[in-house]
Order: sequence, then structure tokens, then C-alpha cells
Amino acid sequence: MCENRPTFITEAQVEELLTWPAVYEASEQALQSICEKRTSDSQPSAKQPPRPFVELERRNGLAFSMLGYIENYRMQSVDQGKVFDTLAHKIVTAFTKNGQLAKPLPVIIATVFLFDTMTGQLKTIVEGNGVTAWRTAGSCMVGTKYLYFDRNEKCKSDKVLGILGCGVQGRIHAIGISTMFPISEIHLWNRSVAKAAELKKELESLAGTFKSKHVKIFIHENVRDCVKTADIIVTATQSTSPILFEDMVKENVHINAVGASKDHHSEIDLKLYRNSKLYVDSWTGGKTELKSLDCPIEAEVGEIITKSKALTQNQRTIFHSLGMAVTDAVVAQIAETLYLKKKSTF
Ligand SMILES: NC(=O)C1=CN([C@@H]2O[C@H](COP(=O)(O)OP(=O)(O)OC[C@H]3O[C@@H](n4cnc5c(N)ncnc54)[C@H](OP(=O)(O)O)[C@@H]3O)[C@@H](O)[C@H]2O)C=CC1
Ligand SMILES: O=C(O)C1=NCCCC1
Repeated sequence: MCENRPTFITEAQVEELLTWPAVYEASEQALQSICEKRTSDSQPSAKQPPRPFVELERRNGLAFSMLGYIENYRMQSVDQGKVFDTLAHKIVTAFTKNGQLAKPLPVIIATVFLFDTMTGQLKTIVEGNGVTAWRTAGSCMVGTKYLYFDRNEKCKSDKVLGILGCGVQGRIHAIGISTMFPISEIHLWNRSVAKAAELKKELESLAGTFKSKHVKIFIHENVRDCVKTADIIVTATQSTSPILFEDMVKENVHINAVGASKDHHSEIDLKLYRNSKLYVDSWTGGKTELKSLDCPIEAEVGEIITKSKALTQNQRTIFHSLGMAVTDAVVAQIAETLYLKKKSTF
């Protein structure tokens, strides 16, 4: 059926091609696109059904199917003037015991398929672990800007970042947030302290590329010490019970909730949810995947970006980045566009 073999983009190529400004810009477009209350015709739009999943209980595994279409979006830092549309399908698995294998594998393994939007033919296969990591951090960066940095004048100076969980997601969030925002201190906690120490070393070696070059990095043996001065927190563990409680955090804190064990809201205690304003990446995701969380959802971040809903000034915020097909689509699209551009210059 395919006239040509699909292009194949490897993880190493994805890492070489992605940049934080491009991922930020693309994530902002994607978060706006799923917002139903359109405020202008130039706004991107998208379709993204709830993602079905199958659970492999005896193997501690989950597999998700994430299909999305986004049109009328722009990525100036990738191709100035071009209006993009992307049809993508990501298949992603989460096998929690992969790290314990004789030959350890990542917990998350993903592949993104990109289709021609005129004919429906498969055009490109992108290895999807890098895409998943960068796009999750991209969404949290957009959430952090709109829900925290834009909140009030007090939020404009250098800030303290707390990272709970120093695996793939914790690492990429620490790098992305410190690259795009003024972060003066990064505090790290991981269940096994060795991984936090490894990440500290890596972040120190990258500090020259961060917005605040003199960033100080600390590791902690417990969550309370890690988050006590934090203005922005990322929870990125597979914990199945709460690790973050209300009495541990500052009044005005912003939390990006990423970890998604079987229950998507297990890392944060219910009292902290109820005494914060809760935002999601999409209503579709929130209504299905946070159904068992007994706390009202305030809005989608897209509604704040498009100003169809206002943000309260002084509040504690939680952004639940549940994961969206259209953020995978736009980040895989960056990789494909830059890969083909590079290939055509040789
Ligand atoms: N929202 C989204 O879009 C996405 C969410 N995720 C979710 O993010 C989480 C992290 O994924 P990823 O970084 O790829 O995985 P990694 O395996 O790289 O990291 C997992 C982290 O969780 C920690 N951990 C595991 N069990 C516990 C526990 N019981 N209590 C505290 N910490 C624990 C590990 O600590 P240790 O080093 O000690 O084992 C490690 O720091 C997962 O829940 C995953 O499903 C992933 C991708 C996208
Ligand atoms: O959106 C994703 O990708 C994932 N979300 C939940 C956990 C697995 C990966």
C-alpha cells in the first residue's frame, strides 16, 4: 500500500533534533488546540479521543493507544511561516518491573506513527521514548508559565525547583524547566539516593546551558526536606501511595503532577488536592483518568492560555499532565520536519 518505505527516526536522532524552545512552542500550540472554546480562527484545533488501554495485571504492564489529529498550528522556531497539520498514533507501554530485568529496560517504551494528512499513508515511524519525555516536560513547562510565572509579580524572580523522582521524567523536567525559566536552586529526591546523586552530577555539567547559570543543586534523603523551600515541584515517580502532603509545601506552590501508576493521582495526598486549584492538560483526560479523584477540576491549561478562563492570583496550583496524543504529534512533527530538512541539505 505504501509507495515508499516509511522514514525511520531513531531515539538518538530525536535527541539531536529536539530543542527546548521548539518543544515549548509546539506544546503551547497543542494545549490550546484541544480547548473547545475557540477565541479566534487562527487558533489551532485538534481531535483526540480518550485513550483506550489494556492492562496486563500479571506482568505489571499497561499499553495505551493514543491517536490524535491537530491542524492549523505554527512552530516558528522549526519552520517560519509554515502552517502544520499532523495525524499521529502513539502506542506506549508502561511495564513497572522493566528496571529489574537482568538486562534492564526503560519502564516506558513508545513508538509514534505519522501519517500523510492528504492520503492517510504511513510516512514516518519515530522511536517514541524521547518524544514522550520531552513532550511531557513541554506540557509542564507551559503549565508552569501560565499557572505559576504569570500568576503575580512575586513569581517573576529566580525560583526554587523540587524534583521528586529522578528517573527519565524527573531528569527531563529538571533540564527543561531550568533551561526555560530562572531557577536558582534545584532540590532532588529519589527513592534510591544514588540516582539523585547521578542526576545532580549531570545537572551540574549542564548548568552553563540553563537560564540561571549559577544554579545550586541539592540532594535530599526525604521528600519533606526536598520540597520545603520549593516554588515549583514535579512529582515523577511510580509511587502507588501519596508521597507529597499539604503540610510539606509552601502556600503559593505550583505542582506539576506527572507520575502515573495504575491510578493517575496516587502521588499527591487528597487534602493537598482539595486545598489547591487543579488544572489538567485536557478535559477528556481529566474526566476519564481522574474520575476516581474526589476533587473538582478548575480548567484545562488551554483555557488559561486563550483567556477563556481567568486565573486566580493567589493560589496553590496543581497541573496534572496526564499525557496527550496531540503533544506527541507536534513533538514527533518537530523531529520529522528537522530530520527531512537536514537530509535535504546533504
Ligand atoms: N503524565 C505523562 O504524560 C507521563 C507519565 N509517566 C509516568 O511518570 C512516572 C515516571 O516515569 P519514568 O520517569 O519514565 O520512569 P523511571 O523508571 O525512569 O523512573 C521511575 C521513578 O519512580 C521511582 N519509584 C518507583 N516506585 C516508587 C515508589 N513506590 N515510591 C517512590 N518512588 C518510586 C523510581 O525510584 P528508584 O530509582 O528508586 O527505582 C524512579 O525515580 C511513571 O509513573 C510513568 O508512568 C511517564 C510518561 C509520561
Ligand atoms: O502519555 C503517556 O505517554 C503516558 N502516560 C501515562 C503513563 C504512560 C505513558
